[in-house]
Amino acid sequence: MAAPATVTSLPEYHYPEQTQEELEWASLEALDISRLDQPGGKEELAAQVLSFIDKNGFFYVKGHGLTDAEIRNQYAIGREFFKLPLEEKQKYLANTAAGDFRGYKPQSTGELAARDNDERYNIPKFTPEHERPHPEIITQHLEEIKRFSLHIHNKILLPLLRLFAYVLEVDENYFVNRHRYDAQGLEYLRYMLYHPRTAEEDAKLNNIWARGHTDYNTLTFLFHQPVAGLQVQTKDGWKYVRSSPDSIIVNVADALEFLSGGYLKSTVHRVVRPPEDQASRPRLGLIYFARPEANIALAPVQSPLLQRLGLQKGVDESLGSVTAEEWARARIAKDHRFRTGIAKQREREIIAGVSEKYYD
Ligand SMILES: O=C(O)CCC(=O)C(=O)O
Ligand SMILES: [Fe+2]
Repeated sequence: MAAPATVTSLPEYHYPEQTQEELEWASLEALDISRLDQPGGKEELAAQVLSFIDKNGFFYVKGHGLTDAEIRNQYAIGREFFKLPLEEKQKYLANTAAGDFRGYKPQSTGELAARDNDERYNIPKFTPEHERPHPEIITQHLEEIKRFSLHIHNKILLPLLRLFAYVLEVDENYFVNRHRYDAQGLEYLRYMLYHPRTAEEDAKLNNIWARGHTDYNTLTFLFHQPVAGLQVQTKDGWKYVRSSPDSIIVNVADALEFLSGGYLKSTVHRVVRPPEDQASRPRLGLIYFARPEANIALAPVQSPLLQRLGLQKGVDESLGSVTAEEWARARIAKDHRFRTGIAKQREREIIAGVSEKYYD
């Protein structure tokens, strides 16, 4: 029998310094979800959600129960992963051509270098469907990664989904029942590393690292990111999203927009070249993408609130026949065609005549 792998202790991860530059920051609400367990907390948070969620799908979550040490430990694992030789990482390539994002996506190089400057490693949820090999640095820390992922699903995602159902005046488990952890479907934790470009290279690309897009899942959880660059589209133009160590930045993505009948807004965002005092640093990210179960139809909820507001959509006016899995795969495969040069330009339509919202 093989000896059990020894668990390496990782060099401690410290966040890079915040920028000294004055940037135009978005003004975003912070939901303290620890309040949900306290008397009156749910009603208070529901009122707060109602004040912004039909206009802007970006917000902060505080009181989420993850410690700074746990979050930095995930960054430490991600940092070690990206230090591996490229040939080693290539053994775990994601099959993005088939719309499958599990595993490794390298940075584009050569003639296609302008198409992206990031590497990613996506670790799927911990169900038998997604058991797969990982490099040793990941398998050594798999239990910690599992605990971290399950905390996000059970203690952050599900309470938020119950809160949104309460806001829409529907069964509190309406969205939760469509996000059962053990059901078939994909969600994942991502380690992401952007490689800085020179000012000249960036200038040719209008200083854009990731062009304006929506995410295709339910909710995206972006952990503390001091290297400024993430921007959200607002009615007053692009604004930077400020990050702080005690908050997670959350954004509503396509599947939740569809499921909520268009009331919750899948919000356009992008990543630009960081300010000059940070522009030459690698930008390491930690992100969790929650998704509905694979076979959930993206049909709108029947909501008394939406009916009163005259916003209730019928199934015919929506993606009622498209599943969460079909939507995600179609978007990932389309992105693959662009990144790998199969498509010469960005394609607009994704599926069933629906166009991705993207902007520069
Ligand atoms: O790196 C970031 O701050 C945002 C990344 C992002 O928008 C994405 O991966 O969908
Ligand atoms: Fe995104």
